[in-house]
Amino acid sequence: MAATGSKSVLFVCLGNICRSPIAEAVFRKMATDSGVVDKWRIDSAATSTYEIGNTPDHRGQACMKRHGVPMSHVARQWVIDSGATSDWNTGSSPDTRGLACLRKHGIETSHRARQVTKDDFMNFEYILCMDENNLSDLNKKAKSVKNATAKIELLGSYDPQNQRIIKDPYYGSDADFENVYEQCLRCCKAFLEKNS
Ligand SMILES: N#Cc1ccccc1-c1cc(NCCCN2CCCCC2)c2ccccc2n1
Repeated sequence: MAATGSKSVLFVCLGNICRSPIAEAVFRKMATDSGVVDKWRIDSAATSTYEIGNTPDHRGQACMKRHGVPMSHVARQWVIDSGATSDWNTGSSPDTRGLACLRKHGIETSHRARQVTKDDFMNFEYILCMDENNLSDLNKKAKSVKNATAKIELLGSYDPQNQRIIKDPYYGSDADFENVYEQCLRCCKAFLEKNS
């Protein structure tokens, strides 16, 4: 049984290697610095199978390191229908470029593919995603989960600067990752304040 007053949030994006691990890391640091991290279950996942088992994008890792935010996550994807869907990376070894980057920064990472069952829609109070595609994918899939109770929202809906969409930086630059970080900072702060 979870402790009283316990809360839970799952951050979601397309591949779970760029935006959602950054949001998860930023929120976890904020909750830790506020002394409430023990009240929270915090996680992130993907709507797609693109990167299952891979470590966060090296540009995101570099961004987190610049800002002193610890980050360790292995990409995983929620599977709505029971049983595993075929996926691109199960059991595969990490991308050599990512591993080289992690080694350069002295970051150790253990690595294996993780998939989530439909429980996410029942076990997380909040599922916060990044853009309209994530939102429509999540809402569509939630319909196939009998007793889905999670509140599915855009993380950007908490932004005091009203930037509702946190754009996919996958084909972008370090500046785009910085922008993702700044947006996550503003939104996670507002989300934590609302839930404190
Ligand atoms: N898709 C798209 C897309 C569209 C616009 C902007 C970014 C992306 C984009 C593309 C990615 N991987 C390359 C394509 C993957 N393959 C697509 C066809 C099926 C087999 C897999 C990403 C990977 C991780 C995180 C975010 C990503 N985002």
